[in-house]
Amino acid sequence: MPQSSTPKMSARNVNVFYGEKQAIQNVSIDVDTDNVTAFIGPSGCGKSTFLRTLNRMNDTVASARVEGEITLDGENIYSSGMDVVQLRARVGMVFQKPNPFPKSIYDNIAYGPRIHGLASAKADLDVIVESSLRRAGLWDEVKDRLKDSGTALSGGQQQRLCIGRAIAVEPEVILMDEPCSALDPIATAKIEELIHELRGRYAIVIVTHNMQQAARVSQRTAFFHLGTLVEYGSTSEIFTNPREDRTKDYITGRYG
Ligand SMILES: Nc1ncnc2c1ncn2[C@@H]1O[C@H](COP(=O)(O)OP(=O)(O)OP(=O)(O)O)[C@@H](O)[C@H]1O
Repeated sequence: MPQSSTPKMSARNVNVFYGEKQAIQNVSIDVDTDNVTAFIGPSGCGKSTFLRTLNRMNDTVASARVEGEITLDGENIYSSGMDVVQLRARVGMVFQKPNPFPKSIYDNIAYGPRIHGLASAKADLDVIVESSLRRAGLWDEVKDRLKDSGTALSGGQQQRLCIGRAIAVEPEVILMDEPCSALDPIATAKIEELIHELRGRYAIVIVTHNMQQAARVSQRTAFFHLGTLVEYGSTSEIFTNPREDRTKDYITGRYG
């Protein structure tokens, strides 16, 4: 496993069950802010399940049970004292299908900062809305139509709005679950460019089915197979010189 001096999040011996069925087996991994981490692997191998353990999204699935330890800055996120609403602001998530709120572009961004008490005065909110939309690479396209509905934007713009919405509550980690799978190649390229720009400020973890995308956007790649983490290393090594035969077979298209 690549060493990082300051892992933002660490998972140790994580198992996830849906009822009796085990979906993740004994996964340990560190992610940090300097590197984008890609999760790859065949359908059903547990990438999304594991991603969702990192901000306790699995809590919303009644049958799901998580064992092991996951820390954020050394603090166990599954401890009883953890405020899950706060955790999900610190570890934001962007989903496969863009899911803006049926509200204005402005309110999509302002909603989180309002409920988290990050701004009370309108002028402060305006600053957060502009800076979040700028960081999400959307400001120039929407600055004259902030009152329009977020759902009226194109798919790619909606996804950048969702990234801006995550950014607005000052996250430390952004989890992306196949964020480009519903987008055309141009919108995809914009999101990939954005990921490059956000690297270093946030720890970013992206699940992708697209190996070219993993190679383009990430510096670390984790290959999952049948619920296990087979190999985790620098993206260039995983794609050019994988240690495990299962990784080699997957990246050369032999299965998956
Ligand atoms: N809510 C759930 N209830 C029961 N089983 C589930 C649930 N969600 C996922 N699973 C099962 O857990 C396993 C891992 O699924 P998961 O969606 O994490 O895989 P994935 O690698 O992200 O797949 P894909 O690439 O197809 O999205 C699969 O066998 C799946 O059927």
